[in-house]
Amino acid sequence: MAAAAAAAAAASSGGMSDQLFVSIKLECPRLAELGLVPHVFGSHPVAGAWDPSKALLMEQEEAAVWGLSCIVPSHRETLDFKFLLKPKDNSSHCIVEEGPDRSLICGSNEVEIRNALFKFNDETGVVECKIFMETEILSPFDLAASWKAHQEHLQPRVRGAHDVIMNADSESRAKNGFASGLELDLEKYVVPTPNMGSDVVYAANLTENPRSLLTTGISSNNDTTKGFLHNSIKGDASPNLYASENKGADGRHVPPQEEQRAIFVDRGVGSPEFARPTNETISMSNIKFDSEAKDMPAAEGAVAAAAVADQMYGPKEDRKLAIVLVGLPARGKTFTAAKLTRYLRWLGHETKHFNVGKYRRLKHGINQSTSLSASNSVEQTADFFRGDNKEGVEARNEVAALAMEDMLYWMQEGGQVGIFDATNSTRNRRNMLMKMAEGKCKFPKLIIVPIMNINRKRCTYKAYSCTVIFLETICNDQNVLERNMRLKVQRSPDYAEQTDFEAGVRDFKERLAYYEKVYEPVEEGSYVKMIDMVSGTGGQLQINDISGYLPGRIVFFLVNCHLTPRPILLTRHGESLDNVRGRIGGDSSLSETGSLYSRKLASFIEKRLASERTASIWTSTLQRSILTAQPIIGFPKSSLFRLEPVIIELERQRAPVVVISHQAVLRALYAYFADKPLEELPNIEIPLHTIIEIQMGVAGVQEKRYKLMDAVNSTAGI
Ligand SMILES: Nc1ncnc2c1ncn2[C@@H]1O[C@H](COP(=O)(O)OP(=O)(O)O)[C@@H](O)[C@H]1O
Ligand SMILES: O=P(O)(O)OC[C@H]1O[C@@](CO)(OP(=O)(O)O)[C@@H](O)[C@@H]1O
Repeated sequence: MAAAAAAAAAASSGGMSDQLFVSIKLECPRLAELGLVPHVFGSHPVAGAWDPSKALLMEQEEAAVWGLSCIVPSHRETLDFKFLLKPKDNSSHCIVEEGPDRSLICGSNEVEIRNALFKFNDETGVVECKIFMETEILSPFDLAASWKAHQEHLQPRVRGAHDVIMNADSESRAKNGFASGLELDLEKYVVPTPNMGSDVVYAANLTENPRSLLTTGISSNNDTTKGFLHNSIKGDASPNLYASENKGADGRHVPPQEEQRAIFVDRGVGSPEFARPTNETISMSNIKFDSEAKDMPAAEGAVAAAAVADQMYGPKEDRKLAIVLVGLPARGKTFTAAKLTRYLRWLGHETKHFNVGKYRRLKHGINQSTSLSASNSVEQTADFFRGDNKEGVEARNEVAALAMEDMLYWMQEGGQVGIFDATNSTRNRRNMLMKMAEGKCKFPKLIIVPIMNINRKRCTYKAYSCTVIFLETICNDQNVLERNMRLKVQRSPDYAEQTDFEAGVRDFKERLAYYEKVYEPVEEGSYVKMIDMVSGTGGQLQINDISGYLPGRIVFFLVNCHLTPRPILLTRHGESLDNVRGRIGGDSSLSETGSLYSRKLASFIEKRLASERTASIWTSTLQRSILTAQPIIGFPKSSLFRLEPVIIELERQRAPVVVISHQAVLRALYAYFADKPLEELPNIEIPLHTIIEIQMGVAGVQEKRYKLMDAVNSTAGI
């Protein structure tokens, strides 16, 4: 440990007695073949007091790597030790390494690192093992956190925490300030998040504002609904704010020139080869993403920058895509639609999410158990959704047609992918949508008369080709459904005024039962069925008549999505020597401040992920990221992926992931999670020495930030 960093660590512990954390790794591809397991034994009683039968077992971390970590108190002068090998099936026999004892001098991180040589008297000859050792002086605080994790998860051992404490008696623990009651206080590092909040927003609220209803002024007189919608317009990050749009001669919105063309960004992945399967069933287990692929180019920063530059190339194809969601309520349609929207936007495809519920709420008010006062509103208890409620069915078809009309018009203006989110649970409804998309639909009188203004009547649709794909979400898992229904009642504006939660749940269940009576699963056209994707049994994706580059990518994305909650931690590398010199790029190593950050990061990750069974650490191939990851122990590390597969892979992972990389790359990843438009990407600040925690789970995406160090320049370039 560099002197300044050691001093800083000592200062941070308030001068209390520090401990030496030692991590030992042994690498040898031959051991597994020979059926041998490495151990450590040494002078301290915990290490067997030179008794080979009491040697400490090293844990296998990878095929050819074994590890052991320990805490040595600073008052212990030296600790002598050696490696020995024992056959897997015969622990009484052992081969001790050649050469003198190894010494660990406490209070210093100077350790002799030489390869371990084991001599065999048979044809095996000499087996040589590489030894790696890392040491770190830990403050009592760090140790307390680690000890707590160790205590809570004693069997099995916590990965990332130390395996052995050389004098773990309660007296010395108390003396060093790590009583088991001490709380881990990561919260003290939390700083505000500039973009996403830590609360999840109900996904439907972030969908497109009902343009046709807002421009014609026809909506429910229900104040709550208006308030809700207008608030969401004000606070909506979406660029689709009609109030401030330019109007053409026909009164329609005239988009600025740039908006008229779809923006495509290819981040360097080739088009997946997608055959044209008919009624093909792909089970999740058959579709695999190769997480081991490591043949990625090194210039990941350039890839991210290129994502922005690519926008200048303009559209590569002019085919519009309408993704029409299908499914009973509470099947994750809005959730999936929002996620897909975010992904496609991130890829550079102009995408909008139209939620019919939002239209319905604006036109007819929110769900209430009492009659609404609005003249044109329909009471919306569960009864409103009955399949034989003619008035309800018409009202729902009407708002669905309006939303579809808005979506198609937006496509005509230049939009590329429209995601149409409603139950669309009957064939009749889907036929209506298909006809509209094909430009063949004669709008029912019902819609034209009260809604269309004079300008709209004059409007004609320009012909363009639009592919419709139905995306049906099916869920048969009663536990998942029960949770989903309760989430809906908690979050949906339909129940915002319902004070009795259980009454809300009953009403929603009744609504669902009405839908079930008339529900007709998709059997027509091009479709993707997501079946039980969140049930824990793996799920299935069924596809029919899907072809083309973008639909192929969508399928690939969907097959990798799941709802297992897990954090994704994004951080830049520690400050590099080039950062200090003000140089951008290069491959310099870390400054002293940067290596202090790397140790703090390791300690943070150890605490943050203490209860996780596993996690993975991803770094770039540049040494500043690899060095930043170096002090992190106990979790597998891998370097460099291309950016677009990283998103898919981040979605696919069920365990936590820590990404240590460069500003440009993190900007691009962060833009995905925060749903930031690509043009804002160069301005997203990813400060040094700060961890951005993205929490993925059943409710969506949340963000939390931790700043581990204060007194350093946090704006240095990549
Ligand atoms: N494929 C899926 N199957 C089942 N549940 C899902 C799926 N995807 C997401 N969910 C869960 O369903 C909850 C409710 O989803 P939501 O999108 O509001 O339902 P819907 O739009 O179908 O009424 C989400 O908060 C999420 O936790
Ligand atoms: O008209 P259909 O196709 O049923 O779909 C729209 C309806 O979907 C519903 C069904 O519950 O879901 P949501 O609001 O959750 O998006 C209603 O709000 C909305 O009116």
